[in-house]
This record gives sequence, structure tokens and C-alpha cells, in this order.
Amino acid sequence: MAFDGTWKVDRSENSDEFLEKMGLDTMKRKLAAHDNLKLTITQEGTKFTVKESSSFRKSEIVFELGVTFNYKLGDGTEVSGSWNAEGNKHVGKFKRLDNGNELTVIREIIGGEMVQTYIYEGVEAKRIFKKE
Ligand SMILES: CCCCCCCCCCCCCC(=O)O
Repeated sequence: MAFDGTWKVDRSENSDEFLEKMGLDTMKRKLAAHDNLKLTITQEGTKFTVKESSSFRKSEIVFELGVTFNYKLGDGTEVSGSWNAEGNKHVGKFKRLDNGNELTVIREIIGGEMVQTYIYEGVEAKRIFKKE
């Protein structure tokens, strides 16, 4: 399926401003900029397994489209929400458990790259991944 495979982060856009809005201090933002994030995505019907590997952690999450799950971000912030298919895109609507603010994530394939767009409190960032 479209998202299946191992995706290694290639570049980011506006991630520093985004992470500042999310509340990360300068040191954490600097570390996050070099996290060497790799996502291995496997789809079985509407069920997805995402194995995450970075300089800081390894984790695995299993979720179904349209079904709410909890997820811990790299800095420990917990969110709850779900992914839904909208055409060729997956749109994730998550709420932070600490302050109730909404975090939207769009996952799509553009020109063979996987592009993840993050929107939080009016600030947008992108991370662009290449297939290994
Ligand atoms: C600029 C970096 C922003 C980082 C924000 C991370 C948002 C992750 C949202 C939830 C992801 C669920 C698991 C997954 O499908 O990968």
C-alpha cells in the first residue's frame, strides 16, 4: 500500500518554530532537529503498524483508521486521537492530554516522498521522508 515501507527523514521545514510553539526548549529543539527519524509502516487492511526509530528511542504503535489511540511524542507529551483516510491522504486529529490543544498531522506521498505536515496552534511544519 502507498505508505508501506521504511521512510527516513530527509529534511524538515519550519520545525524549530513549530517545536517552540509545542513548548520545547532550545536544547530539546536542537536535539530534535537531528533525530534521524525512521518510520517503518506496514498496512493490513485498515490496521497500521508504525515502527519508529530515532537517535533517542525505538517504539512501535498499532492503530486502526478511525479508531482513537494514545501516543507519546518524543518529548514525552501524550496525545490521543485517530488517523482517517481522506482521498490519498491520511489526516490525524490528536489532542494533547496536558492542555487539550489540537495537533493535526497530514501524511501523504508527493513525488515518491512521504510528506508529514504538522499543524499546532496556527503553526505549520513539514518533515519529508525518503524511502529506504
Ligand atoms: C516537527 C516535528 C513534529 C512532531 C510531531 C509528532 C506528531 C505525531 C502524531 C502522532 C503519530 C502517531 C503514530 C504514527 O502514525 O506515526
